[in-house]
Amino acid sequence: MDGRIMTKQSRVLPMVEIFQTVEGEGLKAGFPTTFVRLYNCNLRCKWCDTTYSYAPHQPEFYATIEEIVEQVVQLENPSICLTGGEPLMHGDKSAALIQALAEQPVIEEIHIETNGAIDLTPFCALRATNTDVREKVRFIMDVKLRSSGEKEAMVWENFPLLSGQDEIKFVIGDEREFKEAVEVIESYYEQGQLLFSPVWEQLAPAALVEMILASPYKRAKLSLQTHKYIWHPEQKGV
Ligand SMILES: Nc1nc2[nH]cc(C(=O)O)c2c(=O)[nH]1
Ligand code: SF4
Ligand SMILES: [Mg+2]
Repeated sequence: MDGRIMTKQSRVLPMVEIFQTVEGEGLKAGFPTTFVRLYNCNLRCKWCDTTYSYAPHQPEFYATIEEIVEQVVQLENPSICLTGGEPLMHGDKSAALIQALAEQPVIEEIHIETNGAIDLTPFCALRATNTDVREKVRFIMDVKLRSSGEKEAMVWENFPLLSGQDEIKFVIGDEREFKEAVEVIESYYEQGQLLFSPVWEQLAPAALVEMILASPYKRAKLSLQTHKYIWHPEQKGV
């Protein structure tokens, strides 16, 4: 973020959807949450389940930061999931949205689903300087492994920027990929909740549990995409 005053036009974001449901994944699984899904992504993961959030699909609508905040506040959920696509692709606009949401008293916690291929430096700087952002904002950072086809895009320098309140998510397709995750953890991991999530309909959750229990990571968490069990796995807006 630089010091320029943003014009109204520059505060418009391309959007996919805003809806409320229960969080399906991670530490906040099961809690009522408002989802803000921004349009566009800088990656094209092979197993992506939100391909409708980037080209050739178009944004569903455009909204100013004020309009997004108004809709989110009306839903009154204390937890917010900022997702996409890649919600941090919009640089200063992503940061301005995060700050505006964090400054709302009704909002207690904002978790940001980021793909690991965006430099978190400016967003962590905002967390260091703004009290509301520091108290409320948590990153859930993906680590893309080989089967995603996007491992080369990972910004490994993000690891030391993460705090203990953040989450680090590995999507695992098979045992070889779990070993790859272990290598990444041994090379880069400093702090944050480790999450292991099975590729939907590819790896049985029970097999992943065995891998976790056989690993040295006794504080790691199995993270199932519970929304895919509650609703049809392809249903949007849940
Ligand atoms: N219920 C629910 N939980 C989720 N957690 C992460 C999601 C995402 O699409 O990023 C998601 C989602 O789409 N729905
Ligand atoms: S980063 Fe997320 S939204 Fe983007 S292609 Fe990969 S899985 Fe899909
Ligand atoms: Mg999803």
